Amino acid sequence: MGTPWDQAYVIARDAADPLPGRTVPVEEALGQVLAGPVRCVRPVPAFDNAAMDGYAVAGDGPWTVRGRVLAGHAAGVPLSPGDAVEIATGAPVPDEAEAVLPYEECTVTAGAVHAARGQRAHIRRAGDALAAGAVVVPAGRVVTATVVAAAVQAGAQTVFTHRPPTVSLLVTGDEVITRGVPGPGQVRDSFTEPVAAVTTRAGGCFQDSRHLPDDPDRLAAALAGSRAEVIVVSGSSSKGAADHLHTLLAAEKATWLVQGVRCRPGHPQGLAVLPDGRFVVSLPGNPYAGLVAALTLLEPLVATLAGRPPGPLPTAAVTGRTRLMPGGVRIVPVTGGRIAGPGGSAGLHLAAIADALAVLPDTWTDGAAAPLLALP
Ligand SMILES: Nc1nc2c(c(=O)[nH]1)N[C@H]1C(S)=C(S)[C@@H](COP(=O)(O)OP(=O)(O)OC[C@H]3O[C@@H](n4cnc5c(N)ncnc54)[C@H](O)[C@@H]3O)O[C@H]1N2
Ligand code: MOO
Repeated sequence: MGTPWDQAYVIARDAADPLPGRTVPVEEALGQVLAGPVRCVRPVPAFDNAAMDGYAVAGDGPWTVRGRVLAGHAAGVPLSPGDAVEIATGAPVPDEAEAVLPYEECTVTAGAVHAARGQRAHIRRAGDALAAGAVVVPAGRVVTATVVAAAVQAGAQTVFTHRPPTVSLLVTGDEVITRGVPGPGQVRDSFTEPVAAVTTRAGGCFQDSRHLPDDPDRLAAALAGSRAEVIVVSGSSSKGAADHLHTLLAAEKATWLVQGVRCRPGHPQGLAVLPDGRFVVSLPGNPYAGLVAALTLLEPLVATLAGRPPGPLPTAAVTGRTRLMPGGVRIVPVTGGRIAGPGGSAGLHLAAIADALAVLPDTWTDGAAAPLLALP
């Protein structure tokens, strides 16, 4: 029963278009995806400058030293043939200078520089690295710290990025507490941190985590009131007397894109879209199963909305033994390519020390390659 795991992943990835682009200050764009290229506003470098500390010279030597130019200061006196200025790396070279002679190649006696001119001029000309108008970083790239640095170097104050999708988590369960040590029959919420981390990693904006009792009216009000583009609901995914999500989504005329996935654990997970376009990702309450579901449905959905649909998953050889799921996949924590243990659907301890989760089809044999999901 349910959608094959690899299809479910692709359905979530293809469920939406990236959110529209808008212009934001470059410093605020970290982690967002470029919806248009960053263009060079100001050539790089912006002015002719010295590539070495030494003397900028005009004509043939020996050269008479006429002054000194430091970085951040004007180029100073015009040079005639036979003139030099002492110059610092990054300082603007006088227009007439033909070369910068590094200190190491010069001897200075009585205010005159003596050196043999080498092949290299040691002058970085304006636009040598990048001309004004050139593409600094193409559309589709994630704005990393290096992208920010390259953009500001090229004079860009703003960038055009996809708006990051907003994600809100509704943690359901009378037995769930969000702080402190659980009392009898209680469990401590294990969803907020992984869901927030998966959202951020995929390029989304995690807004909040709200705890709700197993009350259909409270869940209905929270679903109706949420303005997030993606609402994640933990628990309430199954068929128990306190599991209200499916009934509520039917009443709201939501459309299921994925309703159950052929995997263990995590089979009761789902992805639905409300008539107004908001997505609902349903995570099974068992914490390891919920983590599997967050990586199966939430991450590809958020990544696509953010403008960075995931490519094929990496694969690696997986060794060890486990019980496979006939007609579906078994998803197990692996450490150094080895299955970390028998696992289960609740405990997170093996995932906590694993490198990744491996997705094992029912045809998998010890040592065969399998797709890997990165852990948050
Ligand atoms: N008749 C059936 N019963 C169940 C089925 C089924 O197919 N038929 N599937 C089982 C599987 S598999 C799973 S997984 C769970 C999913 O149940 P729910 O999503 O409705 O979740 P709950 O029943 O509320 O809780 C299950 C389990 O997880 C604990 N939990 C819940 N939320 C949290 C949280 N935020 N942090 C930590 N732990 C949490 C909860 O206390 C329960 O122990 O259904 C099976 N049943
Ligand atoms: O899908 Mo359940 O997730 O096996 O505990």
